[in-house]
Formats: sequence, C-alpha cells, structure tokens
Amino acid sequence: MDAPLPPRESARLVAEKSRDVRVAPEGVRRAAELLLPAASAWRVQHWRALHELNPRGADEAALAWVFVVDSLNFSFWAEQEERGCEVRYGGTAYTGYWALCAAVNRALDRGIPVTSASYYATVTLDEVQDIFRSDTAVPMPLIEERHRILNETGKILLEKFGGSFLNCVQKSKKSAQKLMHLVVENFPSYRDETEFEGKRISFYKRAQILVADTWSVLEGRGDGCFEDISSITMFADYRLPQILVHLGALKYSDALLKRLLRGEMLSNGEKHEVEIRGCSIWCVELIRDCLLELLEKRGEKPQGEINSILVDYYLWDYARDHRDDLRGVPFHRTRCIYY
Ligand SMILES: Nc1nc2c(c(CN[C@H]3C=C[C@H](O)[C@@H]3O)cn2[C@@H]2O[C@H](COP(=O)(O)O)[C@@H](O)[C@H]2O)c(=O)[nH]1
Repeated sequence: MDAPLPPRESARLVAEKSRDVRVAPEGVRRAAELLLPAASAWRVQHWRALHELNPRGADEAALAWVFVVDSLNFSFWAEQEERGCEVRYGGTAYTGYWALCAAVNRALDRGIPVTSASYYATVTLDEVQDIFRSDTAVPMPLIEERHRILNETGKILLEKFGGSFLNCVQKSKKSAQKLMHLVVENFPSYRDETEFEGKRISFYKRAQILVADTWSVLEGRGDGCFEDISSITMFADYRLPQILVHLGALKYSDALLKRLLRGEMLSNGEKHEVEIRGCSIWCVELIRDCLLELLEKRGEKPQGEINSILVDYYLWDYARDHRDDLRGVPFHRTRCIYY
C-alpha cells in the first residue's frame, strides 16, 4: 500500500473538500489575537514548569516517561462529562489526560517501573487495571486496549531499540519527520491513518505529540534539537476542535451540530470525523501564519519558535482552563486508540 499523504497535506485536502466543517477566517484572526500577548514570550524551556506532573529531568528516564504516556495518550472523555475517571495524586484529583499522568507517577512512587519496557512488555491486565485505577466509580476508558498497547509497544522497543526510546530518538538524527516516521513504521498503535475522497491520508496525532513532547522535555537541545520541528502540525484530538469552535475559527453545519448535540458517537474514519480533524489541523496552520503576521506588524521579534506545536499547547491549556465556558460547546465523541 502506498504511503499516505503527510498530515499537513492531508489537512489541506480535507479543508478544501470538506462540506460539514469549515475554517472561518474571522475566527482564525480572533484566535491569533488571543494568542498574541503570550506568544512573544513562548519558550520551549517553559514546558516542564507548565505542569507539575511533567517529568522534572531531561534525561533518558524523562524520555521513557514521555514515550509510555504518549503511547496511552487517547480517549479520556467520559459518557457523562461530570462523572469521569479521576486519579488522586499529591492531594489533587486529576481528570482526562492528567489522570493518565497522575496514575503513571503514582505507580512510580509505589516502586512499579511502569516506564520501563522490560516491565510493561509483559505487564498483566490485572496490573494495568490497578496502575490506572480510578478514584471514582468510573474507570479509565479502553483499559484493555491500553494493556494490549503496553505489551505490544514494550516488546517492540525491547526488540528493535534495546528497550530505550532514547535510542529511537538518536536514530532520527535530529529530524522531527524521521522520528515521526520511525515511530509510525515500528509501532502499529501510532498508525493514525484513514481514507478520504479515495485518497489515503494521515493525521498521526500521537506520533506528532510524541515528537513535540520529546522536543519539549529535551528543551530543544542535544538529541531534541530538531531542525525541522516547525513541520509538525497541531495534534488532532477532541479538545482542540471544541476550542476552535468556541473561538469561532471552526464552523460546523447544522446537520453535524445536531449529531454532536445529541451526543452521537462518530466512528474513527467516518466523513464527519475526518472533516473535523483535518479542518482543525488546517485551522491551526492558518492561526500560526496569522500570529506570525501580527507579530511582524508589531515589529516584535519572538524570543523563541512560533510553531503549530506551541499554538496547540496554548490552545489545549486554554481549553482546560476555560472548561466552564466550553460546557455548551459540543466535542465529537469517538472511542479509539489514536487520540
Ligand atoms: N491537541 C492536543 N491534544 C492533547 C494534548 C494533551 C496533553 N499534552 C500536553 C499538555 C501538557 C503537556 O505540555 C503535554 O505536552 C493531551 N491531548 C489530547 O487531549 C485529549 C484529552 O483531553 P482531556 O479529556 O480534556 O484531558 C486526548 O485526546 C489527548 O490525547 C495537547 O497538548 N494538545
């Protein structure tokens, strides 16, 4: 089978042909204006301090943490928004993606080597259910898939990369694209690909966020000094489309809105789901371009990179911090291992 279109080109194609989702230029501009005050101070070095659950180091252990977390970084949304999985850690109750991170840190504190491939290559389902157990009656979704992915990913990392994700990073020779392709070629659970209008396309959400988090945890230095980091697109999850709709940068047709407001599930790869994900990626590309123009107009020289990764991180955090404002804004419910 021929290689799929890369994520950026896939997004451009979907945005051109999409019928139920469209990128709204006035909303793109509004989103760029929202980011402007913060953008000039963006530094990849800030990533670690941004979140108390992120690893403290920039070493092999930190990379092992990022790899196992991003291998499981999918599908946290709960049937009832208010009654979901929660993990209590250090006196805080974490939900969603942060519940995953809290569970990993909780296991490490208990002496369970959950970031070590030789452990998770053969970890049992019972052990995985215990490691990711929820402190509410609602378990973390897709726990069996998480178990299968841990075993599969651990075995491959041991066989092909000596059990160390650092080896995988070093094989990419400071190319973000090479690392993304190395991950997709070797680890099946990262193959976030589908068909659209007769073409094979890719979004590679978890492979791209893994590259981005590798860049971030290494602070863009040493093995993480990717000269092509700006070629990585935003990560097509279920939160970013929600915030883009809230900001007016993405518009849904009445037919699609009706489905989402009814809480209908969209299957991974169906037209509406592909249009939402592809248009979201394209929308963030345009927000990044607009942001660079606005900074140029103000004669501001940003301190660091202004790329789609940092636009994405900011918007994702913004969505987290404005949960209440987003309550009425529908997000698409797809249960899958890709995002
Ligand atoms: N587009 C994008 N999607 C992201 C992330 C993250 C967390 N990463 C960064 C955050 C802090 C560190 O800096 C990490 O680098 C998780 N997700 C996705 O969101 C969904 C979970 O949402 P909720 O149910 O609300 O927790 C799920 O699909 C998950 O895969 C991101 O940054 N961008």
